[in-house]
Amino acid sequence: MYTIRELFLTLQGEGAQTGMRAVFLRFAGCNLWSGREADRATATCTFCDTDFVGTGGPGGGKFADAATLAAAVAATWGPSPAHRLVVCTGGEPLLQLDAPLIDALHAHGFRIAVETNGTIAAPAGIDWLCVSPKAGSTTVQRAGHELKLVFPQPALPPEAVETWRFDHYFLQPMDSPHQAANIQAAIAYILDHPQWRLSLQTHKVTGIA
Ligand SMILES: C[S@@+](CC[C@H](N)C(=O)[O-])C[C@H]1O[C@@H](n2cnc3c(N)ncnc32)[C@H](O)[C@@H]1O
Ligand SMILES: Nc1nc2[nH]cc(C(=O)O)c2c(=O)[nH]1
Ligand code: SF4
Ligand SMILES: [Mg+2]
Repeated sequence: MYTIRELFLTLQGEGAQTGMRAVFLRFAGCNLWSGREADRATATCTFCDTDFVGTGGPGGGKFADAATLAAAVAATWGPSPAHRLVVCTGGEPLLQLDAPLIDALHAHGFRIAVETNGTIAAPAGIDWLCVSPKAGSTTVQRAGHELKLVFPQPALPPEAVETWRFDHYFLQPMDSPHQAANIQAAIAYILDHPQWRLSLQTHKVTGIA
């Protein structure tokens, strides 16, 4: 059984795959926050921009098995067989994404991308792994395709993660009332540290989901 908050077609808004057509598979639930506003201040992850509670989003629901969920992902993509991309996110997708679902999505021709907080080791078979570490948590998954550090997190500066084994290193300015200052701080940091690239949340600029 998989518990899905929402399932929708959009463009990947963040990171190295920005702009690509993708089905977003948003799993319900997270291990770093309950998702309730009353708990936000005492959560491990306090800046989350996403509603991942329950199954009430577009395309959400409980899916009995991997084949049923993969068929729903394929139907959301549509009939075109080429360039199929699914982005598994949440909430924390690695609480639920398992080998049967990875195999079922591959069987439908999807390249599987994952957005994870890195506190759970990734299963085999993920085609694009994006790890976004959170201050106050223990990141066990320290290798992957892209590291996407929400910036700034004073207790988790880029220097603390810059030697982890990734192909791409992104700073993503924290969306908050201080967003404009966070963008300028990220730009200033990258001008001094060219290992890093800027990731803007382009879906928020364009107004798509
Ligand atoms: C909602 S999370 C879901 C996946 C996973 N739980 C994680 O944290 O990576 C998706 C992405 O949004 C980022 N994110 C969450 N809140 C943000 C915010 N306020 N500003 C910028 N990025 C944010 C996360 O760091 C992560 O890269
Ligand atoms: N368009 C779009 N791109 C995204 N990239 C990561 C997202 C996420 O919430 O994980 C996200 C999202 O919610 N929408
Ligand atoms: S770990 Fe990810 S989903 Fe969980 S609260 Fe933080 S940003 Fe949101
Ligand atoms: Mg989002």
